[in-house]
Amino acid sequence: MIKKTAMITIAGRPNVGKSTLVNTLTGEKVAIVTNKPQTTRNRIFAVVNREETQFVLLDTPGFHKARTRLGDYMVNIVKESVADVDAVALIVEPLDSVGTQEELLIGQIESAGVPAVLVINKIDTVKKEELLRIIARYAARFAFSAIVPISAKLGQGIGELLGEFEKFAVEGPQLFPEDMVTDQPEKQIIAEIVREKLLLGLDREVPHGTAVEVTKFSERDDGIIDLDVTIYCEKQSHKGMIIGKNGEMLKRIGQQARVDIEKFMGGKVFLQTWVKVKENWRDNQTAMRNFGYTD
Ligand SMILES: Nc1nc2c(ncn2[C@@H]2O[C@H](COP(=O)(O)OP(=O)(O)OP(=O)(O)O)[C@@H](O)[C@H]2O)c(=O)[nH]1
Repeated sequence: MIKKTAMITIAGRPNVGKSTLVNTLTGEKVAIVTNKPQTTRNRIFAVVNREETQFVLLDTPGFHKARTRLGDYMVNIVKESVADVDAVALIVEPLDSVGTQEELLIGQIESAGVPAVLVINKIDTVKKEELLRIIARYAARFAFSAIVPISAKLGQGIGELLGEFEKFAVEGPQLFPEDMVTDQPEKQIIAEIVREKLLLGLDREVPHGTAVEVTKFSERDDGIIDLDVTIYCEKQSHKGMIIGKNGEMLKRIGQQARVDIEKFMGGKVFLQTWVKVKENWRDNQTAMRNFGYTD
């Protein structure tokens, strides 16, 4: 029986492994993971139930300087997410100095007055002595409630981390049903899976200007799900790259996405993909609203 809840914001600069951590914690693919920064655009609630506690995790977009309207939107979400939670988990890389973006996030944590746990990720890449130096460096900068070294990828330190989160749990009713791992609508997750495959398959310049919309979602009597997915890009030349020679790139992206979508939906999926050019959509508020990036 769930008796307590803990709302935790997962913050950190792009690429530190926030999405990997959320996925490791939930054991499900709710947040997308790639090796490229600024993958996560929307806040994703992930829900982890352990014994009597329900952990609700907010996965924020990577913190960075806003350059486009979409960038502004992402930075605002980070600011909001830090203010109204039981605690913040600041995820950092095992580097020997506190970076500018970490300084900014610590500043926001200080002004919001929320407790924070420092999570040093990717400890599989450093030696113990280095780790001790990094811990000392951060401990001198801010009074973190705890400092937990982990490897999100290898699943190390995860139990200890949940143990620390547990300390912020407050008595209260369960916020989400126990079988629910995310509050994101299915369509959104499907679109994010397709975007993940674009990011993995293409040079970084192209996918960062793409948006994905599920334009058809219907279920046949025999349970097969029909999906039409439209990929929007900013330039005609990008459209060519996404489609690829003889349509091979698009075919590969579609195949890889279908495998993950079938896993997520738990059934057979028939996926059709389309590519359209929509110039400068990232600076166009109407287009952004259509893609689900709303305040
Ligand atoms: N060696 C190592 N690599 C990791 C670990 N955790 C994550 N990574 C890698 O770091 C890269 C970034 O991971 P993500 O989870 O996408 O990072 P993120 O912070 O969510 O990135 P944004 O969504 O851009 O903010 C990926 O290539 C991961 O495989 C870890 O514990 N060890």
